[in-house]
Amino acid sequence: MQFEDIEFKVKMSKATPGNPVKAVMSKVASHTNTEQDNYKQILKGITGSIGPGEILALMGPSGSGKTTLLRVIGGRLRENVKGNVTYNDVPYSPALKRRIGFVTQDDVLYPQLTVEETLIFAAFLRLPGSMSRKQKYERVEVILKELGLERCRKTRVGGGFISGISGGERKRTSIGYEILVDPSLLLLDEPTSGLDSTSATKLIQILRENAKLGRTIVTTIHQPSSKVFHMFDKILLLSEGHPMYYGKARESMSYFTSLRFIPDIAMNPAEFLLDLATGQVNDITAPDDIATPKGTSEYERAVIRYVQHRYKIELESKEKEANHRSSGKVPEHLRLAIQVKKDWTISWWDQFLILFKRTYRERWRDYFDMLRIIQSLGVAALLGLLWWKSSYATEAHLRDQVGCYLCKPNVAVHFILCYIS
Ligand SMILES: Nc1ncnc2c1ncn2[C@@H]1O[C@H](COP(=O)(O)OP(=O)(O)OP(=O)(O)O)[C@@H](O)[C@H]1O
Repeated sequence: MQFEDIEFKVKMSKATPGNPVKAVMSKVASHTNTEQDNYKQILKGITGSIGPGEILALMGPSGSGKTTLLRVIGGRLRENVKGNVTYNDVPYSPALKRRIGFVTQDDVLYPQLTVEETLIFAAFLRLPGSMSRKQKYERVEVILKELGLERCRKTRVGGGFISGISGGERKRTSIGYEILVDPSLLLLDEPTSGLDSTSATKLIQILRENAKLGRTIVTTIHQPSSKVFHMFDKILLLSEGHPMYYGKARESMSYFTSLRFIPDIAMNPAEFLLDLATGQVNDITAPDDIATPKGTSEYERAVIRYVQHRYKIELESKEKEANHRSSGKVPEHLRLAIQVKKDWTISWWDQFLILFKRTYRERWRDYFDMLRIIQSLGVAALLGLLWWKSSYATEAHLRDQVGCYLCKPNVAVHFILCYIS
């Protein structure tokens, strides 16, 4: 997969956020007057490539454009995008959608289903109708084994107030959901966020094993440990939407050393790269040819501009050349294979039945959750006690009874709404 000169901008609304009248007026104005349009450039010319069996890590400080680039690469962001993204020399088309797996930062798993059920329902929904039931179950078994999820297969996913699997197992379940359909390209947004270093290392190790099967993997990552950093084949370092380094992970330190950025203390390479991407070089000896004097407020920006500039001179042209040399050399059968639309469809009725069964199982467990039952019984007992042995003797007592009849449906509706929400 290659991407060249990727640029992306978003239209910024001039309306006050939260004011719908102004928002509509601004929208109408922007349709009639293009000068009203105000764009924010998010990605500013990014080039790279990644082959089968390799893992590319997108690194950079928060807001540098990692997720945006990942979405562009995955074909999820196409409007206002400039540049080329090609997969086996073929541009994005809807036929490619099923060959690209995307694991988002916030997963969409059902808390009441077990890990195994989650994957089984996904297998029946997403694998081709031509596969037998037995083959689908076997595929789930392979995924459970591959991702080390066998131990927790019968545990509920959980979430919110429902206890469930650990953060690492949750991430692996989300990955399993995607790799079930065997995508050629797997994209992951912050798969290690919220994980301790051991779980993060285990997860990247699993991805490493997965890449060895011939899959191409691109992942965004914030601050990997030194061990994890060395598991990546390539690194793309971003800062404010500009590339600062692109190349082999193991060569990144020597590249910056050649620019005369030398760490003063022993540093994790990922930490070193992030310090450069933010211009914070307190523990780094920087080259003398940065004109701005050290210690001034402008120095950090000068360091960032310097590294971006050096990238343009030293790396960008080489990468573009390499891309041009390799383009057009993809064997014909691979180019054709990627354009064949996989026929995965199961009938509308089958989809309905699987979704119905999944929702039923999810809701059933939710309704009969012990906490909810205890809550309902508690409220019922409390209401019962309030009107316990109340008499009908006088008009005031009767009004009290009417209050009881009004209160009960209100509470019932409240609980029904709670359940539905
Ligand atoms: N639709 C949008 N409208 C306005 N700004 C946007 C939009 N999408 C992204 N941005 C901005 O683009 C920048 C890059 O966002 P992106 O989510 O790609 O960053 P990131 O590097 O993934 O950050 P993080 O590590 O915090 O997830 C941010 O400053 C973000 O606010």
